[in-house]
Amino acid sequence: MFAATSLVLWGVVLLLLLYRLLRPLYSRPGKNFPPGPPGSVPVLGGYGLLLLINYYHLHKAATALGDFYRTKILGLWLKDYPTVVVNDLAVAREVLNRKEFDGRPDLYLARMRDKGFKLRGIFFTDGPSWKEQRWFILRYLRDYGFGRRFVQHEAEVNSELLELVDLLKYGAKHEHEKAIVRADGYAKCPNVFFSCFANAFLQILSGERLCREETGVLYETGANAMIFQRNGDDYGTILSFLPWLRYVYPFSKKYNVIRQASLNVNGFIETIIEKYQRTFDENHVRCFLDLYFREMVKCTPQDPNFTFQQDQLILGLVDFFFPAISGATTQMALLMERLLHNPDAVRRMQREIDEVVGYGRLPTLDDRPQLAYTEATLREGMRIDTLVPSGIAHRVLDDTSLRGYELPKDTLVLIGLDAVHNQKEYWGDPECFRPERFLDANGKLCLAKDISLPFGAGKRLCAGETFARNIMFLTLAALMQNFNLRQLPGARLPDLSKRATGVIITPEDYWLKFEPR
Ligand code: HEM
Repeated sequence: MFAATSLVLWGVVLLLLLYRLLRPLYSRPGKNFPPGPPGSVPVLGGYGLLLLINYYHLHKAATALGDFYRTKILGLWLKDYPTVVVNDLAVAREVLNRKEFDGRPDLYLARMRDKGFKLRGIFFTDGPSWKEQRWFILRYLRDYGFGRRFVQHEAEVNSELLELVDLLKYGAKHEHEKAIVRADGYAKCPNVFFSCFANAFLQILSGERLCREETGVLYETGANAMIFQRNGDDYGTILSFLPWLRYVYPFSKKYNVIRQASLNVNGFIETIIEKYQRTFDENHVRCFLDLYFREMVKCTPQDPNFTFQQDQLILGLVDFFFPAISGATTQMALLMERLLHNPDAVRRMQREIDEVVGYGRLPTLDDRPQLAYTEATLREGMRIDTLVPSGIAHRVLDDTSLRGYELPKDTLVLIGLDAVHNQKEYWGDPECFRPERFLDANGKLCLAKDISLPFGAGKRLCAGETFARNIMFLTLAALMQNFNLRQLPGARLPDLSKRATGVIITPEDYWLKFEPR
């Protein structure tokens, strides 16, 4: 009798355990959550499913899953997070412009960027601290030329571009440049852009840039930033969902690589900060850094309400420096590959630049309205090679609804920027590289035709959009004015379908000759 009772009891316990294990398979987050796979797949949830569908390109896996469920608003669980992936342009615009979607999730990948594993900076924070830091940094960087026309900064960028042209035309002058431009003239991409783009930002930040002899550290820091970009993924990596895996090989290896690369990038920014902090004088403001130090003096370090603190400054600046050195440069490298496939676009840009600018000087932002085809080419490059394929994850701040679906507070929202840049309904022939799509009948740039969202939109709009667009335009125009693009002898055209997806889309490092015209 006793044995039978305990057997029944064990049976009940087993059933309860099975129920507990399998229940998530069928449960959905909320009554009317967007369509998607049935509940949480054990252990990793929808993240595991996405990995199974397309291990290397999670944004493509999400699009395939959306197609399977015939929805552009896909609902799934990423481990414990209810998650929505938006793959429609109109819905994406709506989400990005509604303030209930302005939060950021607390992902371990984001914490790994900070020495003390805290959420700091702009990218991965929300609430009052995010608002305050974003506002302060943008407001005061602006005074030194960030995000607007500023004669002094444009002159410095012009000198920086002349050095890039010199490096590409006449080769390495300094030892560290030999790893970037080989003796036979081939330049490593995206690395060849690191110094120029980083210096353009440093100039705004500190009023100084590194001279050519000193730029070795910029190439090294750029390479570290690329390690983070390539080893992370657009959903936060498996470490964000099972952080304890950092103790288990081979995840521990990935963890160490990402962590070290992040700390190296932070380390560079710390050296810049320390240099100015040593000689800080409250009564004599030299640059943006001094303005921030002044706020820090007013704060009590222990007071959690004051956010002008050292770790906040480091990560806040990394959030600007990091995309400048690794994001915008990668976009340039993607564009160069794209142009190898489209020599007509190169010829057309060259004709336009020859007519408008000639050869005596580099193109400037004043020339931009007349260089409509060059501008359109850059915009088309950003559409077809969407740098940040899933945007940066947002978080729902309060229970809300979206197009008839109910989304609970803390739902993660990913905007499928790559998917919306390839929606046939909007673009007709999204697979074609066609800069003309942004021009009117008179060949003028028609901004109304550019409905792409490479920088997102709304309150979380990329904080570096204008800076990025300006420096990329100037670099593209300078390169087209001075060079033709040549591949290594015997090399095939790059296979654009083989690009890797990390946090951003990256090409493999490749060698390209900028052959003087
Ligand atoms: C081609 C170059 C770039 C592209 C395509 C790009 C794209 C993006 C995207 C898609 C986001 C996320 C928007 C969202 O959350 O919905 C973002 C955020 C951000 N970007 Fe960029 N970006 C680029 C370059 C830059 C540069 C050069 C900087 C700074 C110098 C920068 C600074 C930032 C910052 C600080 C954020 C976080 C904004 C926030 O969360 O409030 N980006 N960017």
